[in-house]
Amino acid sequence: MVQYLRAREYRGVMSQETKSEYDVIVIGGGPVGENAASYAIAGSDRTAAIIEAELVGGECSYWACMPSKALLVPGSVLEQARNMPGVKEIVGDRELDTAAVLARRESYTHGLDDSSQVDWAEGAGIDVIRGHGRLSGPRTVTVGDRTITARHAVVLATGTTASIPSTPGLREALPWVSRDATNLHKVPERVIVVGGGVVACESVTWLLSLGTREITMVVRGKSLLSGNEPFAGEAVAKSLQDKGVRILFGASLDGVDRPDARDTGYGHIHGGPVTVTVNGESVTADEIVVAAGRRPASGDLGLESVGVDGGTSIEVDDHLQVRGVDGEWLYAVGDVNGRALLTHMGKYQGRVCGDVIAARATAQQLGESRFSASADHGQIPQVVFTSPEVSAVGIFEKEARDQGIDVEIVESDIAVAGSSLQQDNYTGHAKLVVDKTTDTIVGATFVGPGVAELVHAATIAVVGKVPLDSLWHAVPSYPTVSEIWLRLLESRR
Ligand SMILES: Cc1cc2nc3c(=O)[nH]c(=O)nc-3n(C[C@H](O)[C@H](O)[C@H](O)COP(=O)(O)OP(=O)(O)OC[C@H]3O[C@@H](n4cnc5c(N)ncnc54)[C@H](O)[C@@H]3O)c2cc1C
Ligand SMILES: NC(=O)c1ccc[n+]([C@@H]2O[C@H](COP(=O)([O-])OP(=O)(O)OC[C@H]3O[C@@H](n4cnc5c(N)ncnc54)[C@H](O)[C@@H]3O)[C@@H](O)[C@H]2O)c1
Repeated sequence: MVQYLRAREYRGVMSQETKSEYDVIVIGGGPVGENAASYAIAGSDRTAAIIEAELVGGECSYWACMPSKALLVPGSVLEQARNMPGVKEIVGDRELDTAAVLARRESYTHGLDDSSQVDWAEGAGIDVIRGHGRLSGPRTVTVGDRTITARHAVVLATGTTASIPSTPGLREALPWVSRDATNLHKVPERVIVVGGGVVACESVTWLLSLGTREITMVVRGKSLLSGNEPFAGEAVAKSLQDKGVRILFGASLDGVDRPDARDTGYGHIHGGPVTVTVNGESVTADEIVVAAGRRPASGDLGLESVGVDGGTSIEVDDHLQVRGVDGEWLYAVGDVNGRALLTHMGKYQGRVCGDVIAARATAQQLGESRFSASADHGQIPQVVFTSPEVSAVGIFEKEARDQGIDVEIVESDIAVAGSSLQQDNYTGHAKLVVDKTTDTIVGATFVGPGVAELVHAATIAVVGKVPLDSLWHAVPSYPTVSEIWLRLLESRR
């Protein structure tokens, strides 16, 4: 943390500029803000500034995607090795080298030093201004005692923060949130996890692989990963339960008690044992992880100065322009607009928004499809890096039926030469949701080891609206897991 603050102070002094006007001002220097700024000025003499309160690179680089995936991959490699004759005999029952895993995680988060990202921004012609940015009127932003105006656009890219439910005693217990779980320095022996969504399932996966012995998940709903096809959450729940995780479904957290709560810093255990009451039962652990969703960072952005309510997701149109603000100058991209809380989708919006700003700055028409974030509507891909992995794109069966689509379901277990070669005891399942009227795929879900790499083919089919008749000629290579595509198509002949 000291190193992180030193890096911030140092860069703060070095990158402060005295300009009072830019063509484009972006508040929030996460992956999405970076893309919006660079696309808005690329190949032009337009000027841009990113205002960043913490680290350039945002939640994704230091506290979310990168550290979490760096923690998850070693466990996945070990699991594959344990299912591979010739390798499993060497691995035996050895566990991960926790220190080496954490060191690799640190190499991805650069010890919370964002110098390389600042160098990238400056190299792209973007000034980095340190501090908390706020709108103070049309095209006007304040950072501390400095006021800056934007000739063309202000882009809000402030992301989200972890949401902590108001359960009695929970906030006082100083629970871990995703920032602690991804930046853990010590692996707690016993953990209670609140939530059954993506952060909860992925966190439990790496905690298990790093040696947490006792995990209790407190899940409000009846399933894990409830935003997916039901079979995905069922497969992940079974796998976690087989590894000893206790999952309390339909559970409500009634109270939390931690007499010795201490703020020891991100990723350190926050004091003594914590006891929760769930449906009348007491459970005690060394740490409690809250993974109960996110809140948009829009509450302290000065939105009221331009007539927009703060504190909620900022509503935008498909050009990423904020609804209800005149003059085509205010945009909101990434997590803060609530459209899709995913880095790749936010960066896509950043590209669209940057292109829109550039086009409007040069009086171009916005007729082309690249000026519209159409994929936000029912064409979003996501990979959940649990064991088994879950990858999906588009809409699910229930959603499709609710929308009145004439649905055909095509599904199959993943049992092809490529999957059996990948590891012994491979189990997986795939499901396509087909719109019978157009003979195109509107949704696809894959569950199993290594299915992350299957989803882009499905994304192309969904976005390209490729008829299944044409997909018959997209022949998967032998022997790969992609042969599941052939099985799926064969099953409807
Ligand atoms: C544990 C975890 C794992 C995840 N894993 C994945 C994954 O594997 N794949 C994936 O696609 N998505 C993942 N996500 C989601 C992903 O992190 C977000 O979708 C992504 O970070 C959104 O990018 P953003 O730029 O919109 O916001 P952020 O990354 O949150 O960046 C916003 C930036 O704005 C700054 N800021 C906020 N307010 C102000 C202000 N007023 N002034 C100045 N600066 C401000 C913040 O300091 C921050 O740097 C994960 C999320 C979590 C919590
Ligand atoms: N691999 C990835 O792509 C990845 C990884 C992590 C996070 N993310 C993104 O980050 C976002 C946030 O993830 P998340 O898991 O925090 O949110 P989520 O919305 O996926 O899950 C939140 C969970 O918390 C529960 N919950 C909400 N309020 C509660 C309350 N008051 N009490 C008890 N339980 C409560 C919900 O029922 C749900 O199970 C997601 O949209 C996800 O897409 C993506």
